[in-house]
Amino acid sequence: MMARRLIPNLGQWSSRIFGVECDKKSAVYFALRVDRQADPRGKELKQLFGDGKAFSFHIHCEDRIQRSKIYELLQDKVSSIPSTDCTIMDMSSFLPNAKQSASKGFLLTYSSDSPLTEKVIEDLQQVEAVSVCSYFQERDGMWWQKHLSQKGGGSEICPRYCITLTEKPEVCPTVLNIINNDVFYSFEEAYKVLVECRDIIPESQAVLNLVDQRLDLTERGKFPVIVIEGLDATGKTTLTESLTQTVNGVLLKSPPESLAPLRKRFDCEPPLIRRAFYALGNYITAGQIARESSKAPVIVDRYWHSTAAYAIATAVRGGLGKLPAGGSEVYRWPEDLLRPSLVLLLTLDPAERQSRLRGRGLAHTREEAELEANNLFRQKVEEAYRRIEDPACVIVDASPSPDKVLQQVLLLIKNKCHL
Ligand SMILES: Nc1ncnc2c1ncn2[C@@H]1O[C@H](COP(=O)(O)OP(=O)(O)O)[C@@H](O)[C@H]1O
Ligand SMILES: Nc1ccn([C@H]2C[C@H](O)[C@@H](COP(=O)(O)OP(=O)(O)O)O2)c(=O)n1
Repeated sequence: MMARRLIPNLGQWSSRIFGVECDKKSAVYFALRVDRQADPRGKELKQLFGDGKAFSFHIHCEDRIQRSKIYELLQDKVSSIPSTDCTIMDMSSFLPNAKQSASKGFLLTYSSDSPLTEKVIEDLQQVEAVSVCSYFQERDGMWWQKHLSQKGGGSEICPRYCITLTEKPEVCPTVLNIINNDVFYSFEEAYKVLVECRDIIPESQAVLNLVDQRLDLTERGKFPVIVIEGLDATGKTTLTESLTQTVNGVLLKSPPESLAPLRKRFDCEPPLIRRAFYALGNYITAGQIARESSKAPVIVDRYWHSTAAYAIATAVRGGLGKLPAGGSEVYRWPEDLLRPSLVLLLTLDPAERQSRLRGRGLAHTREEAELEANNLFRQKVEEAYRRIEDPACVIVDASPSPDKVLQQVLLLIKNKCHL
């Protein structure tokens, strides 16, 4: 069995790893973003763990549906502590280079007395599937980790382990976390998630029934298939409607109408379940695209680019720099999903988009509301859109008038699809 690692959410992979070999079967590792030769006794670990107390929490649970639910509980618990009382960082536990092994967690540090923080740490030690570890520095400068167990109600201290510098894994853990947790690269992987959560979410069966009836086609017909992507209020609805009329085409969207009544239900689930729902929506739409594109041009309002870009931007905390680098396997198109002829990304100046949002005055999804509050998130979604490959999207300036945008898009379609 390979070693289990616990590290902060890193994004682009340029860090050093510190770790502890607990025993032959398991180990916990930490990574730090440092440029020079790292010294386990040096400042780097001090930076990570701080001057006060440091604890990590991660989930050890085989069932990934349970794991995603427990992660939400863990997240709620740690975020209930005021930010003035402690510092919280993302950490992931994973088996080096093993794709399904990643599990998200947190590192919590605090220096002055905080009864609230201590209460949360104590409570989390009682949660069976949560592993709690604490970290401390000895007089010789070395850092140690100890596991706190829940046995007997109190905190029994397991043997302690020294933290040392270790090799970096081949695959960036953020990427490991995203694959098949946030973004699915085959029908089967997304389907399995909904099968696994039938017991806790009965509506999953309705989705599976609809998906079972889908047309399993990956080849498009002889007419072009144009996907229109972009953030909310960039003008997708306006453009897709006028474009469909102009080219005498068929308008489709993802998720398809058949999933609309179920969408709200899945929007409040953890990413694993929610993203699997949207992934399956793309496969239903793909069947419709295949059928319709044998008869007329097809215009699609959102498709796989949206599913992947929002999922990646949510999964990666922090700034743009934390996104997996361009060319990473997280941006690859699923082999078994019908490819469109052209994907156009409508882009808009943030101020203009705000003004269109206000003008429209419609309710937004939770995520769209987050986009308003979080400029960084908006940038990450757009950047993820731009990094998706094969097909990559063509950027369209959506700021001119609706008619000018339409003319610009018609020209692009004429050049790229010979329509
Ligand atoms: N090119 C444009 N110029 C100015 N306003 C636009 C343009 N395209 C759309 N709008 C307006 O912006 C708002 C959002 O457009 P909409 O097509 O609903 O975007 P989306 O489908 O991407 O959310 C609507 O009120 C729409 O009338
Ligand atoms: N094909 C799709 C379409 C939407 N999504 C997700 C991504 C975001 O969380 C929301 C955005 O959808 P929303 O309905 O707000 O977008 P529009 O109103 O169509 O602009 O849905 C997806 O994952 N895959």
